[in-house]
Amino acid sequence: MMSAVKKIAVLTSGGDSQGMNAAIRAVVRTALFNGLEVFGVQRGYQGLLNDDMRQMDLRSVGDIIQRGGTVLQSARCKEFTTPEGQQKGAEILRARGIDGLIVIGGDGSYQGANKLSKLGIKTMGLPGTIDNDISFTDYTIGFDTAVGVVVDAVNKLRDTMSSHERSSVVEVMGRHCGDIALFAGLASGAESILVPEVPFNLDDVAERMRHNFEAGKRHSIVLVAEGVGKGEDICNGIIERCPTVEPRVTVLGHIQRGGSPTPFDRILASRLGDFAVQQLMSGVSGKGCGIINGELVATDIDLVVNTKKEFNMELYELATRLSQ
Ligand SMILES: Nc1ncnc2c1ncn2[C@@H]1O[C@H](COP(=O)(O)OP(=O)(O)O)[C@@H](O)[C@H]1O
Ligand SMILES: O=P(O)(O)OC[C@H]1O[C@](O)(COP(=O)(O)O)[C@@H](O)[C@@H]1O
Ligand SMILES: [Mg+2]
Repeated sequence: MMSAVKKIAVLTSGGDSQGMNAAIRAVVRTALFNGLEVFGVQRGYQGLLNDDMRQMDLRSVGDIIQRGGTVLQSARCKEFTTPEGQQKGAEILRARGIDGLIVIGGDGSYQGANKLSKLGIKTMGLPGTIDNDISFTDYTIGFDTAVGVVVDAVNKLRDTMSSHERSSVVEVMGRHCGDIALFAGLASGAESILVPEVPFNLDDVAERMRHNFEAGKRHSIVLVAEGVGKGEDICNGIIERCPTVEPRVTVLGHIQRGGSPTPFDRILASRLGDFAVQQLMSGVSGKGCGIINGELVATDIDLVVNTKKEFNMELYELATRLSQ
């Protein structure tokens, strides 16, 4: 089969996520196996605007499937959010004869990919962010690993909180999306999960904690997605309402973005990276790639960036029921 693209490039952008390396590896190796030339752009859109890219070979992506971070580095680039910046990026790709670009990143990076696509660059998005905030995919690359980090931390907090009959307020990442808090909360048995998608009342949260201790629980865990505010403020609010539950706050921060990706993330990244290249080769572009019910899908990137990811209320209610 004739490929619709001959020379492609790949970049990682925005907050990094575990599994980006596995995705780069899959893109590079699938491209090479199919006789394409492939370039790695350093530092996301910033590197694109600096024309900072190198040709990749099979060994360029050796020994990285198990590593967190991204060998291509990542960046946030203000210039690229301007029409002039986007035009410049498209021209640099054209000048090099690159006829396809794969962007691995989150919702912001997808916005940039959409702009390039509208400028005529054959672009594909791969969902690489711990936030799980991209629509038309059940999971983003890195989310599973980040949830694992949070669950591991909550396990540890439980030990010490139980000994002292205290409660824990744990702030987790997720810019505007409560998925890390939701999934980690369900998996760790958190008593309250505070997310931007569901309104809550701090009086009820504090009352629930008080009741839990009265009912014989020895600890209480509140998971707070950063999108609802600072864990410290939530903790102070609980102390004002019910000091006897003795809350202590823990902010997990960038720990959540590090570490070796889980097998789930490595497999997801490998499948999606391969899929994106195959799609470009068969003439498809301007899509965001994802996985829905186990099936790989490519959805118009314009639709992806303009659709808010649906929050899973069923899981939220299940977590609430089971943690009583
Ligand atoms: N509306 C936009 N138009 C063009 N580029 C954008 C837009 N929003 C974000 N970007 C680019 O994508 C980069 C990464 O976005 P960001 O939101 O920080 O991370 P993520 O992609 O992980 O969500 C930004 O620094 C910027 O260069
Ligand atoms: O790396 P920074 O600049 O501290 O940003 C932190 C943000 O990055 C994330 O980890 C990923 O978000 P983005 O990919 O949208 O940048 C968020 O969960 C968090 O709010
Ligand atoms: Mg984002």
